[in-house]
Amino acid sequence: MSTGAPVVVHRDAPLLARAVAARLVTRLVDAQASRGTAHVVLTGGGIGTRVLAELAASPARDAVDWARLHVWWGDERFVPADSQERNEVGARGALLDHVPLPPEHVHAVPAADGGARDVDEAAALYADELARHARSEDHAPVPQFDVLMLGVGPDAHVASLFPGQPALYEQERAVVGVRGAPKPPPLRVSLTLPAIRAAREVWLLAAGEEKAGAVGLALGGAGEVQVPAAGARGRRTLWLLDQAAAARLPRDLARPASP
Ligand SMILES: O=C1O[C@H](COP(=O)(O)O)[C@@H](O)[C@H](O)[C@H]1O
Repeated sequence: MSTGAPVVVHRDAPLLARAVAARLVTRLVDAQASRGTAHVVLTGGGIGTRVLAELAASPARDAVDWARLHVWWGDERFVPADSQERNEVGARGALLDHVPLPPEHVHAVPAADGGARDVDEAAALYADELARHARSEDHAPVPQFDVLMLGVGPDAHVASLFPGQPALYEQERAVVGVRGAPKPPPLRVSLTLPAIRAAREVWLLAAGEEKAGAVGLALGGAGEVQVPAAGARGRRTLWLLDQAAAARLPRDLARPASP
């Protein structure tokens, strides 16, 4: 049984990253044209950071009105603010420090040395910040995310929602503190599945053969507790893969990207 979400396959990771960057420009420009302000949720990880570097290098980046863009994260590692393990640090180096984003539009999750005593307090502060930008007509505790990008781990984790962990059962809160993540560092803050599902578009990004098993299970209809990527969807959901990550999909599921 498949999820029915469209799957687009690019030849390799560099082409995937370039294509996702181009797609992101289009979505942000469209969102700004129709709603004035756009909200994007970034992911950490290899392909997520590569997408941002491609965007920084592309002349198309000038089409985005950076002053009318808000940037959020799907998850963050609870480490000091300048740690290279922080998704924010990776995103700043790849893109955010190179574009004219108003600093107050960059909504980073509080760091371990930045005013939150522990992951639960960091999660609560981030949830407050999200709620401040929510629209009352949406009846959701988060802003209307135009695009929410998620990397997919080899174990099928998305954001910091790892297989079998209690965070996957959360139905009320938009953000949770995570302890004991199987991938270091163990302390993290993550959006929950209900918060992810409030997004207009969720893009699941995966490159490399080590992701093929997770992608095959998620798109094959596995349950979200054992395969968190299977539970990540938005009002529209799109899987964007390279050929290696798509290797275990049935042929009829994967649509090759047009050249
Ligand atoms: O720990 C994390 O891992 C995932 C996936 O990373 P990847 O390097 O295997 O692509 C990432 O999406 C998440 O944001 C991050 O905190």
